[in-house]
Amino acid sequence: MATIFLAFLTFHNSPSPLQLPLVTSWPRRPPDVVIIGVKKGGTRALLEMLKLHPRVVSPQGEVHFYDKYFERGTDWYLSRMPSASPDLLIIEKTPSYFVTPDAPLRMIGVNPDTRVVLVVRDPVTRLVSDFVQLSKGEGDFETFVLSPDGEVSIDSRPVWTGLYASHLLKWTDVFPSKQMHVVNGDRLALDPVAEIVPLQQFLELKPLINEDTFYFNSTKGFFCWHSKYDKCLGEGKGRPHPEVRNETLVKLKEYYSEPNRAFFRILTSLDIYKSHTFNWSY
Ligand SMILES: Nc1ncnc2c1ncn2[C@@H]1O[C@H](COP(=O)(O)OS(=O)(=O)O)[C@@H](OP(=O)(O)O)[C@H]1O
Repeated sequence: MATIFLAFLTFHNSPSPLQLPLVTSWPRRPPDVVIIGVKKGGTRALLEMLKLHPRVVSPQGEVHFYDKYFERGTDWYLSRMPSASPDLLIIEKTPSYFVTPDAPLRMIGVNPDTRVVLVVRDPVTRLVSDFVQLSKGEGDFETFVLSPDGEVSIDSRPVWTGLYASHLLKWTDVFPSKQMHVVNGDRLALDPVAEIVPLQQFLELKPLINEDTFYFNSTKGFFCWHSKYDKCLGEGKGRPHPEVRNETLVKLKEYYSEPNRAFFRILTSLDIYKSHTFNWSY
């Protein structure tokens, strides 16, 4: 209580030159919003864009509490959070939460009011992006995604990460749909405002991030933004994708076609995706 009062004083009274500023901090709390994935969906871009809003703060890096470090306990998790006044939104992003079956129940147990944001991308493009990151320029895509008999390798984690419907069901079983929001990662890359405006609405943030925020950087090949300084994401984002053999693409599109339809049916039935349809071929 005393901490809250001190923090209140600090926040509302700007110190006169003769007063020493009160050095205090807000009690740590779990994030208000978690970007749960999907890996390579555009999670970093989404978080960095949201952080342009004056009401958004985030912890350093990816915290990995609900997948890797859950046994470290809630106090450890809270210690990773920034000290933030209650009017700020703390947003954490760890893309592997989406595919961690225990994550939804763990998360709702820590903060039942968590708002969950999922950014998805065409699963075939996502898979190529995952390959580019994991292979570090070595090996070929076909060996990465196909088994020796030439079929799509269902045991491969990067392949099953793209089975969005089965992962999403674990979340919709636990979280009320009014606490969930889905972002189209393909569109986020091409037209960030189209995705950020409805997201700000979902998060009850004033629409301060808008078309004036972004500019297209043709060297980077992506939208960047004006903040204190011009900002683009680093080298790790937007790496060139390799040419994929047409027959492999056909196999992958076929493989994902029914799971994609199932995913879209869930979104429609729960009304958690407000934008127009995904432009994935299925
Ligand atoms: N504005 C902007 N700048 C750079 N990159 C952008 C942007 N918007 C979306 N993207 C896409 O984000 C993809 C990486 O996704 P993630 O950040 O989720 O990757 S990770 O899971 O955290 O490794 C990354 O995938 P790759 O292009 O395959 O690298 C980008 O396509």
